[in-house]
Formats: sequence, structure tokens, C-alpha cells
Amino acid sequence: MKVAIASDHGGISIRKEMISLMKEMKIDFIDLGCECETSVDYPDYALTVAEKVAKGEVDRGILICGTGIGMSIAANKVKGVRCALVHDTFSAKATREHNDSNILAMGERVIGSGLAREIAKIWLTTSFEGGRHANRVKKVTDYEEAYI
Ligand SMILES: O=C(CO)[C@H](O)[C@H](O)[C@H](O)COP(=O)(O)O
Repeated sequence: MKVAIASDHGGISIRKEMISLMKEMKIDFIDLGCECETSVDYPDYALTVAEKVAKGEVDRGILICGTGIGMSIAANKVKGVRCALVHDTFSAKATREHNDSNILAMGERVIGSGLAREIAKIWLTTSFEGGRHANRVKKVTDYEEAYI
């Protein structure tokens, strides 16, 4: 699996934690910034990662900002992206099993790096269940195909 990761200035510490986790888990990743601690705009990073996921250049994405909200709103504008904003381990598992989410968003001003690590570990290792959930995901992708 290959993962693209990015954060704005509000998510640098958790992004570093995610990078160390992916190294430990021997997951191939590309780090797309941000490079500095000065203020940047989350859509620039969210859309870059989302485009890579949508084009199949990577399998999954991880996005961190202050709340995770801006990142998830922006990423979900890209056709083919199912970005889940997650701040608990139950949802991390459920969004992979039920939604086949392909981007994980988290907020560094909401949770600590220990919980973020647990969430990411679960999200990276849980498979989509398919079955009844596949039909539901298809309804979303069919809508995208027809209208977006
Ligand atoms: O987009 C966000 C909120 O939805 C992110 O949390 C940003 O990191 C946040 O808005 C940045 O805020 P700042 O006051 O410019 O640091």
C-alpha cells in the first residue's frame, strides 16, 4: 500500500507521528508537506493529496489540520475521494469496513498524537467489508458519475 500524507501548519506534530508510524509499519508513503510552521492554506494540501488518491497514484491519503474539518471538506470535493474525519478508534474501524474511506482526516487541536496513532494504525489495517456496504458506496459513486 502507498499513502500520501500532508498537513497544514496546525497539523505538523501529528503528521510527524504518522510518518514515524508508517516507517514502523513498513508502509510506503510520500510526504507532501507543509514544509514550514508559518500559516498555510489547508485546501492546497488537501486537494493535492485527494488528486493523487483519485488518480490512483497512491492507494490512501492522510490529512491533518487543526480540526481535520477543512481538510475533509476540501478532499471530499474531489471525485472518487471518500475522506473520513475521525477522532475515535470505533469510527476508524467502521469507516474502513462500511465506507471504504480512502482518506483519513484528523485534527491536531482536537486529539493527541497517541490517539491519532491508534486511529491511523486501525484505519491502515482494516479492510472494506463489501456486501451491503458496497451497494451503499456505489450509490455515492453513481451520483458522482452522474452529476459531478
Ligand atoms: O481548516 C481548518 C479548520 O477547519 C484547520 O483546522 C486549520 O488548521 C485552521 O483553520 C487554521 O487556523 P489558523 O488560525 O490559521 O492557525
